[in-house]
Amino acid sequence: MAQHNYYVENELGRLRKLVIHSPDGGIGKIIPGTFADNLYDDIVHLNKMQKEYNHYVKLLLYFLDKEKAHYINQYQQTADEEKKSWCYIPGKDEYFNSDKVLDTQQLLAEIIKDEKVKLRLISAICSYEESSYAIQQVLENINDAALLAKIFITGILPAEAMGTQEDQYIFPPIPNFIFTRDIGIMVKDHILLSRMATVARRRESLLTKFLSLYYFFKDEPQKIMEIIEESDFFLYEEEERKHRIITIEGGDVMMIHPKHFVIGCSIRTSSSAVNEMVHTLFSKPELGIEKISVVKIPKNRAQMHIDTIFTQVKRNVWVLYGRFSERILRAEHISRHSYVNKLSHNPRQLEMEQVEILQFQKPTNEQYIKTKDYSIHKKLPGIESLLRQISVEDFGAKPEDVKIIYSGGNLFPHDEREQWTDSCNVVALKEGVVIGYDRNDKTADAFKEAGFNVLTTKEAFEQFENGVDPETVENTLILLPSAELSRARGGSHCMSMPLLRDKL
Ligand SMILES: NC(=[NH2+])NCCC[C@H](N)C(=O)O
Repeated sequence: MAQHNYYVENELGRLRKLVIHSPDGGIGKIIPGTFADNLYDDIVHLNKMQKEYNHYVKLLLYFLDKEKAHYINQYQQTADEEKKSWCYIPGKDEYFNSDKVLDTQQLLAEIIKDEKVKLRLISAICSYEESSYAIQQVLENINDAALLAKIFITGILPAEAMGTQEDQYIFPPIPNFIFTRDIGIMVKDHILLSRMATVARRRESLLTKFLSLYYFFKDEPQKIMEIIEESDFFLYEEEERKHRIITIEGGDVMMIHPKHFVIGCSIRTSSSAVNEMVHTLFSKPELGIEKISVVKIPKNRAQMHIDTIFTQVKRNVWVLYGRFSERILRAEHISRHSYVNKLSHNPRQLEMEQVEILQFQKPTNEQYIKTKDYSIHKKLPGIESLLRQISVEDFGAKPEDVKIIYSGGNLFPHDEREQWTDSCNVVALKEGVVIGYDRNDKTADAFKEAGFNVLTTKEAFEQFENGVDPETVENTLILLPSAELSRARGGSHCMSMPLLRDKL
């Protein structure tokens, strides 16, 4: 069988290729008055954030492209102090430039070397951002692809490159582009494009569409799946449109098992979108998806996608935010909040009631021809039941071996505090080796209790530099420095869009 360039059918197989995006200058332009518009909750120190992110990049390189990690080490030994970080900056000659760890900025620069694509992308962005014709012309006259790619992302015409007195701001920043998980989802050898819920992220969707069309799937555009509203959508009244709108963000979509797909219905991924995804995925027999679980969560900022509530660590191990779990219903847990829980308006209880899990089984052809719908479904009692079912039924684990590690050890208030800083949002480099944030102490303790080693990136790098082969690392949580990174409200799962993973 031909080797796939891009293929993902689980969340755990050895990670071989992914898309990332290093924090860019746009993040440094957010002011408190625009927090809500930009989906940020704080002012982030950009320089420190980039340093933290570089740990992430280097760790990825050790696992995916070791030679490039060695290149970084060598480069930094000889580089002048102010140039030390240049090997991490896309567009610089010193950039590590890997074909396994791919930055969106580097890929954009690649596709716009084709003049036709460049002009198309400029006019698409300029019309979306309602720029003047003059700005469009300025962009058309820029021949440095790396510079232009950077401008598309940051929205800044840099003074030194443009020969002007000051930087000129031409588009708003897209400071959430570092969360590449959300921009699109590999479904085996297809890609499902996101349709971002908020204005702050729509340019990301546009850029991703171009990357899919002109880079990843330029020879097989039929593998790009796009789900949009019905053609008469705009004829409906506003209220009605709210029900029919299609929004999809990758943090809500998990290709968990070759036959089983999990979709979150959240503040970002609309119920119409979920509905359409179920139809689209079941109607493509080549995808081989037989079961789709829909996890409906409350529409909260704190848990904007399902991957802020749970992610998979091993076939039989998960990390989960306990407040949305079935356990919260257990008497001993509730007794901790005995006073408030007796009140019917207790917000925790309300939230719990909003968690709903429906599971759809692909109907046989005859069933479908008869009913034309996928309503043959069952309801699961809660998230733990779903995770256990996946471990046992899909992956063949023994029920007694399934382990759920809880955010903050499931102890209030650590559970909530650490969920906010993405304790449940880990990405697997391979089965059992996941990346977390160093500030989530109690969650790290819970991993230890579950039998995992816990290492900081610094410790991991020391080991790798002393000859330990990353290939031999097993059952380990590797912690990134995260004081600034976590303020953007996404963890390593959000910061990765896997393109190629091994089958399990
Ligand atoms: N997959 C995720 N959980 N992504 C997190 C995205 C965080 C980002 N600030 C936003 O609100 O959009």
